[in-house]
Amino acid sequence: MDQEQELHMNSEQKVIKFYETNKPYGCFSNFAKYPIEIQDKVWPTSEHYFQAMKFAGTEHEEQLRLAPTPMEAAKMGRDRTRPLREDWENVKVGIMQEAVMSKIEQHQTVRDILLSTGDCLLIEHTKNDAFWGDNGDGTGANKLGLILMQIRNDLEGYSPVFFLPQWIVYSEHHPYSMFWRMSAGENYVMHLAEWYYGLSKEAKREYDAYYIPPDEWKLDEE
Ligand SMILES: Nc1nc(O)c(N)c(N[C@@H]2O[C@H](COP(=O)(O)O)[C@@H](O)[C@H]2O)n1
Repeated sequence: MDQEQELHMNSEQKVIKFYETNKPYGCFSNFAKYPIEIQDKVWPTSEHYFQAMKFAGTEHEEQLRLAPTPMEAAKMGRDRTRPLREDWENVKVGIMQEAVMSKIEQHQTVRDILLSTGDCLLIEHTKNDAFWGDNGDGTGANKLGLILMQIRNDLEGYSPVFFLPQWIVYSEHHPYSMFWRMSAGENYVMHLAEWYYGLSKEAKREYDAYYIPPDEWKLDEE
């Protein structure tokens, strides 16, 4: 495989999909429990803030801020018996940017994890959302992923470097192959290790949980 083919393959596979908060990279979901402070108030999650802004300046705003869970805030925000502000369609992307930016600025852990994704495409992967997410099949607009990548690429310390695990990039080579002790294999693993050890503890944890090695790469536990 020449270098150009390899780069092309890597860029096709450098995708991180997130959705559930208890799964790898779940901190990128607005439902993840990272409180944010905006307008001198603490919002339990970025979802609480986003949903409450549908009713900014009314009694509903505070009711949503106090919702017991982000899911409950989302339900309340989508309840059309409440008076949705008239300009919502025009302002919603800006409000989402503000909410996500606040989470990234106020939580070093999330910032480190975001920075660790290098130039990966970030996708909110769900069939439940064709605007903020990918609609489950890639037809959605993935606006949340786009906002995250835009913020990431402007962050201080951003670098596009990201290494996929060696078993993905060189899947044709058996783990015990001589390939890993010479030339491209050795070189790749050396650079991957150098990059990986520079990541924060939390970023390593997300990477390890997302990229589970195939069985033949696991060490026997005897
Ligand atoms: N967990 C979850 N369930 C859904 O049904 C969803 N649509 C999403 N996506 C998130 O929902 C928020 C926006 O919702 P609305 O614009 O009020 O429909 C936003 O945080 C999406 O990332 N998540």
